[in-house]
Amino acid sequence: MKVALAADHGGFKLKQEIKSLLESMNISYEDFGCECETSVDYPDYALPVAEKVASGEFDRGILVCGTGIGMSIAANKVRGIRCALVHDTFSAKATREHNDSNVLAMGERVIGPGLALDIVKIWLETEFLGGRHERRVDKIKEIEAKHAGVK
Ligand SMILES: O=C(CO)[C@H](O)[C@H](O)[C@H](O)COP(=O)(O)O
Repeated sequence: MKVALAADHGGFKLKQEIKSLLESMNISYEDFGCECETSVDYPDYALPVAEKVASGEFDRGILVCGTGIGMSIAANKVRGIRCALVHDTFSAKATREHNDSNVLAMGERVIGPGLALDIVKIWLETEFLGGRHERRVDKIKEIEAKHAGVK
């Protein structure tokens, strides 16, 4: 599995901890920034990760900002992205099983690193269940197709 990872200044520290976790899990990743805690704009970091996952170059994406909200809103604008904003382990498992989410967003200002790393581990290790959930994900894709190119 290849993971694309990014954060803004509000998520920089947690991103560094996630990188250590991925290394300990022998999961390959690429860091798309930011490089320090200097203030930046989260859409600039959500976009490359979302595009890399949507294109298939990376299997999953992980985005961190202060709340995770801005990152998730921006990533979900990219066709093919199902970005889940998650701050609990139940949702981490459920969004993989039910939504086949391909990008995870979290807020460093919302949860501590212990919980955040548990969420990442569960989210990476949980498989999509398919079945009735596939029908629902297909309906999300239909919405995307219907609105593609709409100004
Ligand atoms: O996008 C966000 C909120 O939806 C993130 O939490 C950002 O990290 C946050 O907005 C940054 O805020 P700051 O006051 O510029 O540090």
